[in-house]
Amino acid sequence: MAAAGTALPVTALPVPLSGRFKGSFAYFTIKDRLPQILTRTIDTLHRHKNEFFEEHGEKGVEAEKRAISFLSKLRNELQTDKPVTPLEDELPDAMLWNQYLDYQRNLSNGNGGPSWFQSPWLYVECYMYRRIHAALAQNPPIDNFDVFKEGKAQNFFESQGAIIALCTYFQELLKNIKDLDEKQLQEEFFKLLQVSLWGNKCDLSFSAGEESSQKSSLLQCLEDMVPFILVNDMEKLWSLLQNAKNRKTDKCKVRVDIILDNAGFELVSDFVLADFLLSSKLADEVHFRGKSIPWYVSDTTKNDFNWTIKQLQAANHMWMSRCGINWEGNLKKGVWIYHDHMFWTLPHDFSSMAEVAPDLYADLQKSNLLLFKGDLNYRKLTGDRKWEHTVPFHQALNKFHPAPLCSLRTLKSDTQVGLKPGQAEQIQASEPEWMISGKYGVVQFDPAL
Ligand SMILES: O=P(O)(O)OC[C@@]1(O)O[C@H](CO)[C@@H](O)[C@@H]1O
Ligand SMILES: [Mn+2]
Repeated sequence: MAAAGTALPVTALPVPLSGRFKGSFAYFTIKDRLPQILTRTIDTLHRHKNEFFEEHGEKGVEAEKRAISFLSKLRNELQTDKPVTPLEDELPDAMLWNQYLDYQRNLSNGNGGPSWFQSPWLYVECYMYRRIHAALAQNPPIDNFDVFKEGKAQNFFESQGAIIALCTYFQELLKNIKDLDEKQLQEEFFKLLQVSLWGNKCDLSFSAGEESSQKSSLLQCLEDMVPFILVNDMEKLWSLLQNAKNRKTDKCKVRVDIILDNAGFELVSDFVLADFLLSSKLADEVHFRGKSIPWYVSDTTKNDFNWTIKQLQAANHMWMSRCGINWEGNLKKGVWIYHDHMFWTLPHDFSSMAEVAPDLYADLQKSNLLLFKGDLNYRKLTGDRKWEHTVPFHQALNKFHPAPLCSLRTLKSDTQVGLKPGQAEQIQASEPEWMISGKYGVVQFDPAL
């Protein structure tokens, strides 16, 4: 990995969202939601005290106390708008984080340096999750404990009904997928894309860790929800995949990458979409990109990825378990590949990927289509800035064009580009919360030309 991006054309870009804009969503997130998440994290550690003792004896309890005091200090720094401090751990990404802090310090040009409310929201929010990770990682023997694991598992179990409905629907579909004509295949593709899109409503950092599971089967409501898709490029995705299939030779495989977001129902909906791509022969390989450390409460790590497939396999429901068995098989056959990379949990937006993580950028360039799931990925795609809503998506990507890409995102933070003139104003008039309610979504494509 190379040094943090210092050569960004900052002047041409709108300002980043930030807690310094009082009353903005960023401001309320930093003021209310982030401290709540820290408090819940501390509670979780408290609740596991006995478990730490049983597993590791006194050493486990001492480590828990140290982690809690580190987190309490962090919460205090945040709530009193203290300057952001360099990381003091020796984890592999610490140097990049500290270089990024220097970069932010240079940008603030002596205006007091970056602090929690004065810096870009994206930066300080990512920084909080990195410090939560440090609180555990620096404190063996509890260094592998994922404080968010319980919440992710709970989301999965509470979404059981919706998961069963989706797995059942999908296994029925597989039975006669070979007999479907192109139009019918396209319809099914659109359905499963939409399930994966609306699956993104269920994230846990948005609800500050409170339950956010998928209670009902989404499949029945898809049609009613179409008007809430503000940018709908599903047809473009279909054309791209059709063209790739038609041009395919034996040597060149069609590859789709899914840059994952949340574990729980959303992850299952991504698996179903990925299975459909293979079963319909629209793609030959699916690469999944997860987080290498616990992130934004509900984001998928390698453990969550494997755990979910194991849970499905072991489920007491025929179609759920069939899905789990097939998906494990896909991993074994090497047609599904899981990757993580440190870049996904750095504070950088994606426009600096080519510079900061050239290996990852080069790998993504080999894909036919990149599907970016969720709100945080959208923020990182567009740099989390105060864009005019009519600015083209391509422009907001700010030269991040490794391959054709598409964002599947429900709106949970106040940035949105690529809308038609007047579209934002019209929704704003009746629904001032449209950008943060999770009620609206986009399937927004960029061909990467
Ligand atoms: O990426 P996701 O899971 O869709 O959403 C993450 C999220 O809940 O976290 C931030 C709020 O703290 C917002 O960017 C967004 O609403
Ligand atoms: Mn998430």
